[in-house]
Amino acid sequence: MILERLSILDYKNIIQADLSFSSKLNCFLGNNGMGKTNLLDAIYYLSFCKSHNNLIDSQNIKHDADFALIQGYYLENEGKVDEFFCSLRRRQKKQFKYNKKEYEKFSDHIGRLPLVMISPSDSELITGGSEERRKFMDVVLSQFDKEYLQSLIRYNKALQQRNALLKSDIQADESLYELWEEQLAAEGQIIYTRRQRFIQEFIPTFQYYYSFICQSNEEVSLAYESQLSEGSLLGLLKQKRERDKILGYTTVGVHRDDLDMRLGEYSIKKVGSQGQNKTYIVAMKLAQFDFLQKSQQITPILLLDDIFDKLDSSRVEQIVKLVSGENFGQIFITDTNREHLDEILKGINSDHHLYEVKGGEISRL
Ligand SMILES: Nc1ncnc2c1ncn2[C@@H]1O[C@H](COP(=O)(O)OP(=O)(O)OP(=O)(O)O)[C@@H](O)[C@H]1O
Repeated sequence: MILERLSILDYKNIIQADLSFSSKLNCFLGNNGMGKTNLLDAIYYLSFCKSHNNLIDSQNIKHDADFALIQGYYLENEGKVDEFFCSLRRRQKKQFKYNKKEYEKFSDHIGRLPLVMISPSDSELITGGSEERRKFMDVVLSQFDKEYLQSLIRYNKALQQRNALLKSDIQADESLYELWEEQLAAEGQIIYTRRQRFIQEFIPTFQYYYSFICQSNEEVSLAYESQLSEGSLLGLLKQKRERDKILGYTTVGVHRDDLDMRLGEYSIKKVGSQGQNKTYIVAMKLAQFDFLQKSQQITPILLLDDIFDKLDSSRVEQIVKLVSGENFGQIFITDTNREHLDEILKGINSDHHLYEVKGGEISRL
């Protein structure tokens, strides 16, 4: 998957940009707050129909503008170029088009333009609550598994309905609980099985990348934790129903799943240094890349937003070695430091473009 051309109008601080990209490496250089992340975010938007930091859409439109446009031309397999177009308007539903035809549901688009982004906010995977780690699994799985995405949507709807009953002042009929619990159990089982299978396949690749980057004998592990491993969700929901009524929310289900992330035998959240945490995240994201590529037979686009901060030069060198290899396709990198980028470019023989980002304007160097 190659993004050949990108046009942006009034997306965050980018007033206007018309860019043609290298099919391998595109570097964006600029000081803090200049718009480098915003540019990557526009590319992210075309893959996920939403911003990476999940802002509400009106916040993605330039402050004094009425609408924002993002348009991308992608070279898919067999030399076919497809156009993807997105327009955001204040107080209106956004439009998303594929070759000029509007999507009925945004979920139909997810997975068409596979992409992995590594950004500073990923540190939340370690430091944040369990919802961050579930989101990680959901983003990976939903990109290639439509059934998973549909199950997740139905599960969340059923969960909302059960929670509404639990919170209601009027005592609901028990048969209504049964209805939503059966749906939660059916969809929850699908989600549980696929998350479990995914993590099992994911672990060896993740560990391989971690060791490759750190070049020492630091050991890392990752384990999927779910209440469903204790028994059927239907049984658990019934068992906890009275307690849930007191609390006013559903205390069992795949919406409570987590990942146990370890460095040696300890939780990485407690013992990891900044560089070790970063290495852990980068290894997870590269394994995500690998997994997507194998499942879809398409090489995803890779966005690296300021990822070299906090890493020692040997780890940076190893990451550059990895991503410049043949397994990886088109890459977009941002950095504040020209020397840093020059160092990266030195290790790369293939075609590359270097851009400067200044006050939301992007120019080729
Ligand atoms: N809707 C918007 N309208 C106008 N400007 C915006 C909007 N949203 C964000 N910005 C501006 O975009 C700038 C941030 O840009 P961005 O995050 O892309 O910076 P960056 O170049 O990646 O910086 P850093 O190196 O610090 O990560 C901020 O100055 C912010 O005020």
